[in-house]
Amino acid sequence: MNTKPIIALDFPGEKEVMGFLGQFEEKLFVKIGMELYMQEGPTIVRKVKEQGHDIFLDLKLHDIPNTVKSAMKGLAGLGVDLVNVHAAGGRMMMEGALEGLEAGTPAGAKRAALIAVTQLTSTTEQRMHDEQKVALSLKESVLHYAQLTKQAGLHGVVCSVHEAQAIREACGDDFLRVTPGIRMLGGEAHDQQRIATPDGAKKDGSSLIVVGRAITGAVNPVKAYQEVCNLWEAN
Ligand SMILES: O=c1ccn([C@@H]2O[C@H](COP(=O)(O)O)[C@@H](O)[C@H]2O)c(=O)[nH]1
Repeated sequence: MNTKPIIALDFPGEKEVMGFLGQFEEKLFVKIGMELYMQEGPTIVRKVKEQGHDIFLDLKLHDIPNTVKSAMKGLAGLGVDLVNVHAAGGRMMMEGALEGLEAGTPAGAKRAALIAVTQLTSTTEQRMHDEQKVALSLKESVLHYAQLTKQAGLHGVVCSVHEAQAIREACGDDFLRVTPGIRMLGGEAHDQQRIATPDGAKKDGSSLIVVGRAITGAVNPVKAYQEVCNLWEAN
């Protein structure tokens, strides 16, 4: 898998996305999430793919197993590289997602890697206790979801950098640890709670980093991306 930093294309529509991508000369690894997909649908995925960029389709599916299986079967035809579900949907749901992905991938095409979200990087241990009524520590909860995800046969998880090393030790190096919540040193955290720098992420066991506002909100996004790459690749 491409290990370039994944840029979160959290934009309201195609015009903004194409304006952003047009500033770059190289092929990127980008993330299309809910904000963009809800506006532009599969068309934007195909258009970004046509430009030669790798794509993480971050729709975080979470529903009954049959619904997720059918939805994933439809998404499989888009030719993306990475897709996801919520681990909280359970083992049967994740197995259904994998079956749907396998069934929907056209013959001869490469199947996307499937990962599951553990605890969102905007969550704190206190909020998890108060709002989800989970009695475990946050790290234990993330590890539990990672192990459940592995048992379901998926390829890895979305977690924060803070849990990446423990997941690597428990689930193996091949099991992907995809980590959002990446900020440059001293950068604004916004709504993120479990954050780390790109070099910290590499040192602490991330397989892939997801970076949104630190790049998309920069005065010079190409320069900001290069700085993220330099830190990520330095270690
Ligand atoms: O736990 C999660 C899962 C997904 N995300 C997504 O990653 C990006 C992060 O954007 P920033 O601007 O760098 O904060 C965003 O698209 C989220 O939907 C996450 O942050 N945490």
